[in-house]
Amino acid sequence: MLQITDVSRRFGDVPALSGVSLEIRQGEFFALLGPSGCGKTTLLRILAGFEEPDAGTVTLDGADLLTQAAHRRPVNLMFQSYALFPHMTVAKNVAYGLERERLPKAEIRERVAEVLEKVGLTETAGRRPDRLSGGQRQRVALARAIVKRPRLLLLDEPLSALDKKVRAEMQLELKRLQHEVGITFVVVTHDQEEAMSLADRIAVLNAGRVEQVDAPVTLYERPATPFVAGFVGANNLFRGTACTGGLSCEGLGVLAGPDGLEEGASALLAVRPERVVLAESGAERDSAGDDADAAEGVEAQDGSGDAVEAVQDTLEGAEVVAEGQGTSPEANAPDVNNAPSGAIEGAGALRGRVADVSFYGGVSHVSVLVPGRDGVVLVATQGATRVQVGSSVTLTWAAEDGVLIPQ
Ligand SMILES: Nc1ncnc2c1ncn2[C@@H]1O[C@H](COP(=O)(O)OP(=O)(O)OP(=O)(O)O)[C@@H](O)[C@H]1O
Repeated sequence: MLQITDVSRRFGDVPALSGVSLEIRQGEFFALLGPSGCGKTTLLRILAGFEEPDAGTVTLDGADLLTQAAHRRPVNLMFQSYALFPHMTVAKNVAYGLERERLPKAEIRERVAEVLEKVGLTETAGRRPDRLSGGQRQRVALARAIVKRPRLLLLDEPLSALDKKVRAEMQLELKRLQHEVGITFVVVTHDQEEAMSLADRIAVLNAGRVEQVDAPVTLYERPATPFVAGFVGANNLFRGTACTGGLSCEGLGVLAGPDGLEEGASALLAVRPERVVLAESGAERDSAGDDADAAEGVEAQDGSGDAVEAVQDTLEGAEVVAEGQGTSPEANAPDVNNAPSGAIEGAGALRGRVADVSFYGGVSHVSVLVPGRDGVVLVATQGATRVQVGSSVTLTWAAEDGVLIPQ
């Protein structure tokens, strides 16, 4: 196990790392995720032995790592640039580290052949790096890093040099390989998708501090801090104070969220775009009057009960956009810009007007302008949506789909 305890490092006035503590398990695929400048690389360099912390300890399986010279550590670092020797063949590049250790030639040959097979490069053993694709070069760098059988492999933005398709392939490859060789991998990345898809657990770093350490799904669904909620995935974030039923938000009323925080506590409500249910008010209007009636209907029905259900009942006949029922929005849309607020009183729901619709293959993103809120509310629906820009819509979500984060 890799144990990092209270590690700090300053560069002049800049605290690159402030009291970082992490426990990384043997054989784990661990990601350090954070924006540029948050200290990821500094931590990686400390683990590799290229940098010394001002304070703190690092042990690997109980042994102090910091007192060992870089080249003596059972740790290998795979550089972002791969740093391959251009004049050497693939096999020579991979053998280099073992030759420096003066291992017997036969053993070197055997280990190089074994690792080249693992990364699928047996056929290209005799080629120089400039005759390889980006993905193949990455495999050589990986082969070179694992051939020395380190206990810990550090990877600095390992896939950033690859194009999207190759990157997806290499993600799978990296996971397979890590599983096969059983080495602990610590990957540094600013790309949350990469961290999510690769890692067993992720530490989110912000300004030299660890904000949260969790499995990808937990991190995504239950962000523990405002920073994580904003950084991981596209969350809809609402600021306000905790109250019964969720969050009391100025200009928007009470928004559905879980209980749990002290009443009146300053909080952030995070709602994932795919959790927001979007219904076209226009369709509802066709069957039950205009948009204002819809809001009033909700109030009349249920001012205090299950708000989401109330709105959904009221909107019976309206279609959830994911199911693809279009209407003629322009004709029916109320003038949202002139409405005092996008809140539907007592319903925990919002109404607004569609500002943008983008289709991304498997999902559509609908941006909704809600009066009383700065910026849009983002809604993600499966497949293509038929809702149109300008449509008047109602947005709801279940209380348990919101995450209330103290501020
Ligand atoms: N050798 C150095 N001298 C001075 N400041 C440094 C040095 N190395 C890092 N820093 C500063 O420390 C902070 C953390 O840097 P670090 O490279 O660890 O961040 P990072 O999260 O890896 O960023 P990036 O993703 O851009 O590489 C930054 O503000 C950086 O400017």
